[in-house]
Amino acid sequence: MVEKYDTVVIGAGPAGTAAASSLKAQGQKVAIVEEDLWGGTCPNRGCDPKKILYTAVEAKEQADLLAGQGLNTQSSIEWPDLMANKRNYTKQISPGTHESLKNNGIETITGHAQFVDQHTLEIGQQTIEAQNVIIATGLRPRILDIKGKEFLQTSNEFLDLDEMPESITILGGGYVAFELAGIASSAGAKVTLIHHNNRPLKAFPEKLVQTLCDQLSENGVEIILDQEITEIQKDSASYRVIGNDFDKKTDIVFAAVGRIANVDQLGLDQIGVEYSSKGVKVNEHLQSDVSHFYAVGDSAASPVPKLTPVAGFEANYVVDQILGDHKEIGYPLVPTIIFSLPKLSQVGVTAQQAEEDTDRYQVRTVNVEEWITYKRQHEKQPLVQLVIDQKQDQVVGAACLSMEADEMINYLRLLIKHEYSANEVSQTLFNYPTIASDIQYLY
Ligand SMILES: Cc1cc2nc3c(=O)[nH]c(=O)nc-3n(C[C@H](O)[C@H](O)[C@H](O)COP(=O)(O)OP(=O)(O)OC[C@H]3O[C@@H](n4cnc5c(N)ncnc54)[C@H](O)[C@@H]3O)c2cc1C
Ligand SMILES: NC(=O)c1ccc[n+]([C@@H]2O[C@H](COP(=O)([O-])OP(=O)(O)OC[C@H]3O[C@@H](n4cnc5c(N)ncnc54)[C@H](O)[C@@H]3O)[C@@H](O)[C@H]2O)c1
Repeated sequence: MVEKYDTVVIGAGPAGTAAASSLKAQGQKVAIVEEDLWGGTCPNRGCDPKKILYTAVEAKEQADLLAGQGLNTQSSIEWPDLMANKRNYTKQISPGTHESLKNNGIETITGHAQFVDQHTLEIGQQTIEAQNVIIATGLRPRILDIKGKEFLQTSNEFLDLDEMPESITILGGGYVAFELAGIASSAGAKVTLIHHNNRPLKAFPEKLVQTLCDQLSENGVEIILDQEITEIQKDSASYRVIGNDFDKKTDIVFAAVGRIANVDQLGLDQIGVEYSSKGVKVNEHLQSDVSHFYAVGDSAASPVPKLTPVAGFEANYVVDQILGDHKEIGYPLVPTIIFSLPKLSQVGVTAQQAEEDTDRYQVRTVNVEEWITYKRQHEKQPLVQLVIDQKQDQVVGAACLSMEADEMINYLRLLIKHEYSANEVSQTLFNYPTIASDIQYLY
C-alpha cells in the first residue's frame, strides 16, 4: 500500500528540518527525505564546521597582533588537532538530527527522491504520496567546465582535509574563496586566490573589499585578478593551474566559483515545475508553477542571499502558507558576512545602491583604527561605512571590515530596522568600552 502524507519535505537541511518539524507540531502527517547527511550543508559541510576552524585561526591572528604588546605567544595551528576538534562536532550532527526528527514523529526516509507525478514520488523501491511538497534540496558546489576539472576539489573536501598542504590554490572570488583563503593562510599554507575579473566580493563595498585584499596580501595570500583558468594538469604529487598567460604549480586546487541548485535530478520537468541552476522558480508565496509545490532555502530561486537564517525564515513562511495563511512573503533585512581575516559584513542599503542616488544617500566611511576597541587589539585599518538617507536623516545601511564586524553589523541592523535617530542612539546607554558603545560615536 502506498503511504499518504499531508506534506513531504525533500532535503533535511536547516530549511527542510524546520518546515517538517513545524508542520508536524501543527498536527500534519509529515515525511522527510534525505539522500546524504541529515542536517544538510550548514552543520555538516558549511557554516558550523567552517566556524570551528575559523575560531582557532581568529584566536591565532588576534594573539599575533598582541605579540610584543604584553602577550607572549608563539601560537600556530595544529591542523590535525583542529580537524579532530571539528570532526568531533560534526560526527554527531547527522545521526542526532535523524534521531530527533524520528522522535518528533516525522517519517524519515533515506534516499534520492524522484517525482513520478504531481502527488507521487519514489525513493528507491518505496513509493509515497503527498498533498503538499516542499523542495528544500539546497545547492552543490559548481565545478568549472575546464580541461582537468576532475582534479578540482571543493569546500566539502577543504572542510575535511587531514593535512593542510604547503600550497593551495583557490579559484573564485566569493564567500567561500575568501573564507577558505583566510583559514588556509593562517594555518600555514601558501595560498593563491585566482578570480576571473577585477571585482571579487562584488556585493560588498569596493573600498572595504580592496582593503581586505590588501591585508590578505600583506599576510602572504597571493590574489590574482582578471585571470581565466582554462586547465588543471596533474604533475606526479602536485598540480599545474593553467590560464592564458599563467602557469602555477600547487599542491591542491579548490573550485569556489558558486553553487548550483540540487533540483535537476528530481524529475521536476515531467510534472511542470520550472527551475534553473538558481533553483525552483517561485512566486511571492514561494510556490512553484504547480501550486502545491513550494521551494524554500537555497533551492528556491528567491531574491535573497542563500544563507541559513533565510532558509529558516522561508521554511516558517511556507508552513504558514500550507496551514492557510495567504499573505505575500516580506523579507526582513538580511545581514551578510564573510568570515575572512578580518571579517567583512554589511546590511541594508549598500554603497553601490547609494551611488545610484546621490541626491538621497550619503556614504560615510570611517577609519576607526584609533578607537579604543581597535587600538587595544592593534587592528590594522578597521573600517565602518554608513549609508545615510539624507531626506529622513536616518542610517539605512552599514558595512564593516574588522574582527568585530559580525556583532557591529548585528547591532546596526537592529538600529536600522527600528529607525533609531542619532538623538535616540545618543540617549541609549551601553556598556563601555564595547562595540555597542562605539556606535554612539558613529551616529
Ligand atoms: C562552505 C560554506 C559555508 C557556509 N557558511 C555560512 C555561514 O557562515 N552562514 C550562513 O548563514 N550560511 C552559510 N552557508 C550557507 C548555508 O549552509 C546554507 O544557506 C544552508 O545550509 C541552506 O539550507 P537548506 O536547508 O536550504 O539547504 P542544505 O543545507 O544544503 O540542505 C539540503 C539537503 O537536501 C539534500 N538533498 C538534495 N537533493 C536531494 C534529493 N533529491 N533527495 C533527498 N535529499 C536531497 C541534501 O543532501 C542536503 O542535506 C555556507 C555554505 C557553505 C557551502
Ligand atoms: N559566511 C557565509 O554566510 C557564507 C559562507 C560561504 C558560503 N555561503 C553561501 O554559499 C554561496 C556560495 O558561495 P561561493 O563563494 O561558492 O559563491 P559566490 O557566488 O559567493 O561566489 C562565486 C565567485 O566565483 C566567481 N567566479 C565565477 N566563475 C569563475 C571563474 N571561472 N574563475 C574564477 N572565479 C569565478 C564569481 O565571480 C564569484 O565572485 C554564497 O553565495 C552564500 O550564499 C555563505
